[in-house]
Amino acid sequence: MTRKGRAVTETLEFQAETRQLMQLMIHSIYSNKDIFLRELISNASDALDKLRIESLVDSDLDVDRSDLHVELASDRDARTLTVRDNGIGMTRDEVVSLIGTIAKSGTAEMLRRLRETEQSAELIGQFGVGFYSAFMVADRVTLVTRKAGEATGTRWESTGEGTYTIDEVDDAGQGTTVTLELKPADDDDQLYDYSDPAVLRSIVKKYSDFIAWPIRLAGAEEPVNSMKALWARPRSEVTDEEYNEFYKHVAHDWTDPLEVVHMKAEGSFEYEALLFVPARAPFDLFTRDAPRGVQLYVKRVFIMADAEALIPRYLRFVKGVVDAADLSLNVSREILQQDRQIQAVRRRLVKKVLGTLRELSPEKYQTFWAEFGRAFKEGLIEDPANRDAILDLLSFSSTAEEEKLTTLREYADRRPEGQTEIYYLTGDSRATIENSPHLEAFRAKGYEVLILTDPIDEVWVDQVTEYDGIPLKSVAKGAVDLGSEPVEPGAFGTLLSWMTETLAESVKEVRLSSRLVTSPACVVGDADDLTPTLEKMYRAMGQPLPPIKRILELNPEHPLVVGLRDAYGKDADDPTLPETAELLYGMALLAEGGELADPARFSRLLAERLAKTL
Ligand SMILES: Nc1ncnc2c1ncn2[C@@H]1O[C@H](COP(=O)(O)OP(=O)(O)OP(=O)(O)O)[C@@H](O)[C@H]1O
Repeated sequence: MTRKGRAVTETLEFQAETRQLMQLMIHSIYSNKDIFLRELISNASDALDKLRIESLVDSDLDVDRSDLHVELASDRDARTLTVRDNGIGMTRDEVVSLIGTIAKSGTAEMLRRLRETEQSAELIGQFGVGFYSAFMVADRVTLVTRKAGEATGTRWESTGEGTYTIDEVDDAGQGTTVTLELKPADDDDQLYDYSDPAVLRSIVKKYSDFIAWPIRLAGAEEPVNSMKALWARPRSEVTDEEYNEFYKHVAHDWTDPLEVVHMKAEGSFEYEALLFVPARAPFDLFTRDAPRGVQLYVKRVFIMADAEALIPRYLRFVKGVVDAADLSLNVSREILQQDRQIQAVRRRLVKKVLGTLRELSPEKYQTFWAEFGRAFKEGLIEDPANRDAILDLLSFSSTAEEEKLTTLREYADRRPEGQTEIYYLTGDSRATIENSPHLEAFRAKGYEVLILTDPIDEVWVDQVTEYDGIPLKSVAKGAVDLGSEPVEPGAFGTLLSWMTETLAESVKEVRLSSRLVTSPACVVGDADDLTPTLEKMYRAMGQPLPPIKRILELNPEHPLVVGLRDAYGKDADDPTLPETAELLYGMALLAEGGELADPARFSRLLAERLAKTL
């Protein structure tokens, strides 16, 4: 802030979450401190990319593009290290919002989980604390920056303990300079001497070799990094370690990827792609604005991050780079979305990723499924063209074995003779589903039922009707045909029509069931009815829906049902009978984990009945 030409230093407080994250950093949950340099260089490289793009878009922007680079300067006596770039820089407000706070959604949730678990290092890795990692090796960090096109710069300084200061600087150069006052080296603590050029050189080689901008040690002409685009090199010449480091750079992740997809397409539209399946889901995988897409390059030049046109939403966890030979450097997101060639690239990439997932070792597949399965299932709705391939990659809990998941193929192959359908039941939890009366006859027959508990399951089962020619069928919907004699109303006819009338406000029909063995009743839907969970979801989203009535099915073998029939036959006007019908319906709802419309009334009726038995 400047008043009458004099710069005033402002002291500001870190946001509470930022403070907590920084404390975690400083008290070093990472054993490997070297990576602070990778983070600072990564930021510098991003800033150079941004400057290049900005100056393409705005040709009047007053910047020097002649020698874009990153410089590392150290002073062994003063024990300082400076990381400088002549990139895009930041305005004062950006410094405050980008460096002083962590604006990412989900921060609070993330910190809660950090506090609750032992694996803070791994969790914090998902979050990426980039710039703050400087405090692992420095007692004080000073950042001087000037936004491209602006005259004055900003100085930010902090010891990482609660507050930072902000100043105005008149003579700031182009870009950003980060100066670290280094902590004393302590080899035992993997805190090396980062003022030693040899140490810096080896860290750059190890973690940042592929960075596309020259990284130079002060005073030297030659860049330390080779600047070779990793994706342009043949697969056989790239080491796993190089892939891993590159992945961490593009994905802002701290863990090694699960799998690498490296491909080159020749022909009318040439491109190279280097994609990664991460080993861990980011904490914001399911937030609405979760970043999605891969980086787009054109002939080795970075064009944009998160090019969503290249990867469908259900594969949003895939990270990496696509480098296309024949696109304009000015290509926009809108143009990409409509470009037929880009659509063809996307189809190819999807096929390649699905193929890679299919080839994963069982251990890796398990990791993939545990981390990304829920997001991946969205593909059943989003990408009907690849539905079969997606179905083949799904895993399900089932009634067959508690611990083990099953694929549809395995399920289909295990089916006993006579079972012509694949059965499933959706619900909130394994426990409610397992105890649901709908399963009884399937159990008795030895038929396995898939247990679907993710909200997305409710949605896709509506659209996917078969797997490999075998119909998929909900055990809670429609009529079931388990090969037994069809149930005829027979002696129950009058009871059923009376109950249908009595419960007309709640159900559309009362009929006999062929799926019950031990329970007296259950509630089922018609084949094309919404399930109660889906109905609740739609209503929560504000969708107007007419009331949805389901069907009450009675077990003609159950003493309660038989007793009710006989009582009705004896005295159809008995005033307690409608209440019995209501109780029966309530019990059926409770048994499937459903909600009663009027729980207080239900429990009063039940209490009255119980009192009579004492
Ligand atoms: N050298 C720099 N030049 C310009 N802007 C920078 C620079 N360093 C950091 N920033 C800005 O500050 C933001 C926060 O940086 P930080 O390293 O904390 O996180 P990040 O790079 O966004 O992501 P991650 O935490 O995953 O590394 C960056 O996104 C960028 O906008």
